Amino acid sequence: MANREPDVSEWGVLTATEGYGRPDSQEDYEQISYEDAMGKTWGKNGEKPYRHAAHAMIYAPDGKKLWDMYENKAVILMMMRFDGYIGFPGGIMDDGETVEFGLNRELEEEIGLDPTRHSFTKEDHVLSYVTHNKRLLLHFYCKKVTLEECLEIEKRTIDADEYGWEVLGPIRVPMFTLNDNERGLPIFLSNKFIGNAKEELLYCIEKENIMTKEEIQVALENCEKFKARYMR
Ligand SMILES: O=c1[nH]cnc2c1ncn2[C@H]1C[C@H](O)[C@@H](COP(=O)(O)OP(=O)(O)O)O1
Repeated sequence: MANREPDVSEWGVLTATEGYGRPDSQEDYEQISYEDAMGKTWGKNGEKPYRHAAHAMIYAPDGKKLWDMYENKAVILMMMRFDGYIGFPGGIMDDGETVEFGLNRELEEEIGLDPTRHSFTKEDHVLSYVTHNKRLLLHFYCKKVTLEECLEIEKRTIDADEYGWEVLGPIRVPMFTLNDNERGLPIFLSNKFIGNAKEELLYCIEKENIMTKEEIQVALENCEKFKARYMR
């Protein structure tokens, strides 16, 4: 039987939000300042208002050598989402919440982050985007923690409320590349990422001096070569 588009009434509790997770393209995302995102009402009177969503990258410098050969530059935490995409923890703000309050709430629900120990503030803000197609304002945050803290945060994920539900598991980004130039980070980058999560990841890898712009470019080129050969 051919796939058919479900009627809006068939989405149940997802009716209001499922459209945000539909496939899109990078052209849909316009980078804007935090002040622009927060400082005005987006959307015209009478139209569905723009919603704010925030996601966060937690990482620690690593340096561990795999098989005594490949240095893992950092432990970077991402997650497998319920929809099959890879993304960062976070979510849509509830009405009346500030973005940072909502982000901390989402992180507690999704990965069990203890807000008394690791709370995100405006100081951790990195990027904001608007996507007019989805009427979403997206905010991205990044926090560096110690390796010990990072491993503890990762372990807590499986006790979080959303584990096994919206979050199907924590994922570490392989921050090394094997001698074939494709296994490791390049193949990881060929996965499907939600929204602009891949661009956010690469932006922070460079900004936090985990890899240089040139090293990231090489990984992306090797990813494209891999996709051209094996993914049709
Ligand atoms: O990691 C991300 N980076 C950028 N945009 C993202 C990321 N994860 C999700 N999104 C976009 C696309 C989503 O549909 C919306 C809402 O986020 P989501 O985490 O799915 O929201 P809820 O947990 O359902 O509140 O943001």
